Amino acid sequence: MTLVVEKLSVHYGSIRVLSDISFSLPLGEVLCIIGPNGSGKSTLIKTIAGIMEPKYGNLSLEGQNLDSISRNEIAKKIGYVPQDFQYLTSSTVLEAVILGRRPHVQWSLTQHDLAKVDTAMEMLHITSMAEKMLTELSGGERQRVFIARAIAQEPDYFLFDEPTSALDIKHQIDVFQMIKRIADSQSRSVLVAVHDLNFAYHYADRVILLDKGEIVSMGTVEEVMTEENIISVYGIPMQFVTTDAGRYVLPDWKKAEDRTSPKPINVI
Ligand SMILES: Nc1ncnc2c1ncn2[C@@H]1O[C@H](COP(=O)(O)OP(=O)(O)OP(=O)(O)O)[C@@H](O)[C@H]1O
Repeated sequence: MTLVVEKLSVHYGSIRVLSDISFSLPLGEVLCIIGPNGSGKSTLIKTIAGIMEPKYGNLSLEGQNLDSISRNEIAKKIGYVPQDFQYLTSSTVLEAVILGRRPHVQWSLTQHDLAKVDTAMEMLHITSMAEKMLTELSGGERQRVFIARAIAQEPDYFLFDEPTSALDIKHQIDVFQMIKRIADSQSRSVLVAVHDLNFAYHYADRVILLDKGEIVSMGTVEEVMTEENIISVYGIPMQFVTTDAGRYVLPDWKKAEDRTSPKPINVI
């Protein structure tokens, strides 16, 4: 079972923002998309989620073109968590997570559906917020609700667009551990856009490095996250540091500041 993206090009009006993107995502893999602001990470995820139409190219799931599969069938297979949640409906946390079960429900919710909802809420530590309105939550709490909704949906392929952007460090680690577990133990796949290079470094099976709408490099962490690639795409000197706790990629602050510091102004 594989999700296949072939020669995808996506435009906003006359401006091309993704060019000739091809890759496949087999089950059991965490594939991280990294790249600077505006490189096309969200556009790629939205296009696979069916929110944007590609101008050229093809998307297929298990050999079947996504265009030929009904929205409900796709929702059983692909779960999408967007980057921002400005369009909040007036629902409670529990109602929002229950919505994740919608593709599976024939007549009414079963005990099985409710158990899936409970488990998802426990995984994201939001059970105590069940009756709160979404509008009453902090940004990070809301982000956890939408991740729980995708977990309750039980798709084979998860599309996460910067799922930890509003989370504190504890919840960031919890979410990435959960992402890894989903792929390892449940044979599902996760395509996840991240800004924090260390999360990609520690949790990805493979990485796609995007720049200006094109794949600059794709492969294992070691193949893609080289000093040369990172510096050439982000334009910031980076260093790889090895400690007892692992290997980290960090900006070389001194060199980065020297590079960008304004010329001294002569005060008369
Ligand atoms: N609604 C829109 N209309 C026109 N251009 C857009 C629109 N949304 C995004 N773009 C452009 O498409 C390009 C890719 O944007 P996208 O949001 O996919 O990048 P990203 O890598 O996710 O960025 P970020 O890291 O800032 O979230 C950018 O140049 C952006 O300006």
